[in-house]
This record gives sequence, C-alpha cells and structure tokens, in this order.
Amino acid sequence: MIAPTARHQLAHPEGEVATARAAAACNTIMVLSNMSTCTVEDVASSCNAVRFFQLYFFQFLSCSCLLGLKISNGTFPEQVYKRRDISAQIVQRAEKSGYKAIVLTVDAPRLGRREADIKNRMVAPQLNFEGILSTDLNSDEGSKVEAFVKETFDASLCWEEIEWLKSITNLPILIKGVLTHEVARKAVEVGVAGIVVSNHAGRQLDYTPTTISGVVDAVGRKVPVLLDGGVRRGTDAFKALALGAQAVLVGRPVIYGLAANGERGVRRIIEMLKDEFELTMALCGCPGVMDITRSHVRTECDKLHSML
Ligand SMILES: Cc1cc2nc3c(=O)[nH]c(=O)nc-3n(C[C@H](O)[C@H](O)[C@H](O)COP(=O)(O)O)c2cc1C
Repeated sequence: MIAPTARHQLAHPEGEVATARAAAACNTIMVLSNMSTCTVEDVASSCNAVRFFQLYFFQFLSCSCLLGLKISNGTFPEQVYKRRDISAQIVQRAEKSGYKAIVLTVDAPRLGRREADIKNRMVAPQLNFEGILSTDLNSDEGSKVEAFVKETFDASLCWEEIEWLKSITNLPILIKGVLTHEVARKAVEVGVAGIVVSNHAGRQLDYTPTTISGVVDAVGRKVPVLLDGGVRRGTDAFKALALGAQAVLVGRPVIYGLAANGERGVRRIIEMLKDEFELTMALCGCPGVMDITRSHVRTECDKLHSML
C-alpha cells in the first residue's frame, strides 16, 4: 500500500494524481492524505485505483479577546473548539468520491520538530481545505506547515472521536500510529477495522519504536494489522508478513520515485518491491503468502529466549 505522504506536488507537478495512476497500474492501494496537494476529487477522477482516505481531526484556535476573556497578566488565552464539521465534510467528500476506507492518524496531536521544514520555512498547498479553513497563516518563524497544524489539528483527540466517526460514515475505519499493545487492544474494543503500526517514519519523535509483534499478539487476528515505516526492500515486506502483518505501507520510496520519474518512477518502485518480495518468497520456500510464517524470521528477542 502507498502511505499518505502529503507533499507529492513538491516532488512532481502531477503529485498524487500520478501516484494514484501508478497504484492503479500496479494493483496497489493508495492512502491519500487529507493534507494532499491534489484534491480528494481530482485524485478520485484520475484513475480507478483502490483508494483509502487518511484523516486528521480538526479544531479551531481562537484568541479569547473575541470573547472578552483575559488572564491575570493581561494577555488573552487561546480557546480551542473542535471542528467536527470540517472532519465530517471531508470524510463525506471522500465517501462520495469512492474511497474505500478511512485511515485515522492518531500520532500527530502536535507536529514533531522537523528541523529541515523549519529551516526551509516549509509551505505546502492545502487544496482540500480551500474555502473551509484558512490556510494562509502568519508565521514569522518556522514552517507554515507547523503553524497550520498547531492552529488546526485537534490535539485533544480521544476514543470517543472514533465512535463519532463511525456514526457519520459507513466506511471501515483504520487507525494509524499505534505503537503499543494497550492501544491496539483498546482500538479493537472501540470497533476499528484495522490497525496500522507506525511511528510516522520517525518524523514525530526520535527513538519511538515500532512494535509489530506485541500488537499482533494483542489483537489476536480480530482485525488486520498493517506495518508502516522503513520498508525499503521486498525482504522488509516479507519480514513484516512473517511477524504477522497483513500488508505494508510504503511512504518515502514512493516520493523518491515520483521525484525521479513521475508516474513511471512510482511504478518502478512498486514493481521493484514486488519482484524482491516474490524472490524472497521463492528462496524461502513459500509458494503463497499464506506460507509465510513466524518461523521465517528471528528477532533479537527470539535470540535471547533461545539462550535461556
Ligand atoms: C513527506 C511526508 C509527508 C507525510 N504526510 C503524512 C500525512 O499527511 N498523514 C499521515 O498520516 N502520515 C504522513 N506521513 C507519514 C507516512 O504516512 C508514513 O507513515 C511514513 O512515511 C512511512 O515510512 P517510510 O517513509 O519509511 O515508508 C508523511 C511522511 C512523509 C515522509
């Protein structure tokens, strides 16, 4: 699957549209970010790729001087309002445009400190929100993306939000950004259709681990577990499946392929990964994906256990 990486037009003028066409040609699912640089509808009408839609929840940050509130030092505190109407609008647009699932990203209550973005004063067009949210933010320092996220992402996201999301869409809901078995169990309890084990490519917090094995054990096959992050070779996909993932998501390699050669570059990346994956299966004696088992990989943990 292609992971949501909301910067495609910075890599290539056709951005997510070219990526979606490559996904369709290679029979791969594309997850479109709600921060994408092409609109939900443009990507949908460009080809017949199977598409999932990635969602962040929104809020509205307003200075309380509008409400006449002051704190003791004379400054005006900021007030935060949830903007479920915006989340609802965008989910309904995705549903209407034929997206097959919602992938709710839960690991970005705030943006991690992305020093390259700050240095480059990063700006990314937010076409999905034109006329809905102000995307022209004044930030004297740092990246505009950071300012946008600070002002508009709902940092108070909680489990009730999933109940609400289920009430406004018939699409299955996957949760992306799970790292622990406790969160995975709770996610199953509230009725998600799938779990994406991900540390957001390490872009949020340095040193966060991805712990697929613990999550797979906790979930116990009740819903599919997907692995995201660090897949660079077919062997990585094979290892993920051996550890219990049902699919993998690929982010940056797709962007690199897009930057190098547009739609053809993305196709090449996906083909290379698939070829390497099939070769690994053949060399491990696995005629089909169902033949890939836990015994095909040995982790550091296994090594320790074998020494006891
Ligand atoms: C440039 C860039 C933009 C991203 N934008 C989003 C996003 O909008 N939503 C999201 O859930 N994840 C986003 N991610 C994280 C990816 O979905 C994915 O978790 C990560 O790239 C996977 O790791 P990989 O790049 O090692 O394959 C982004 C990642 C990158 C590199």
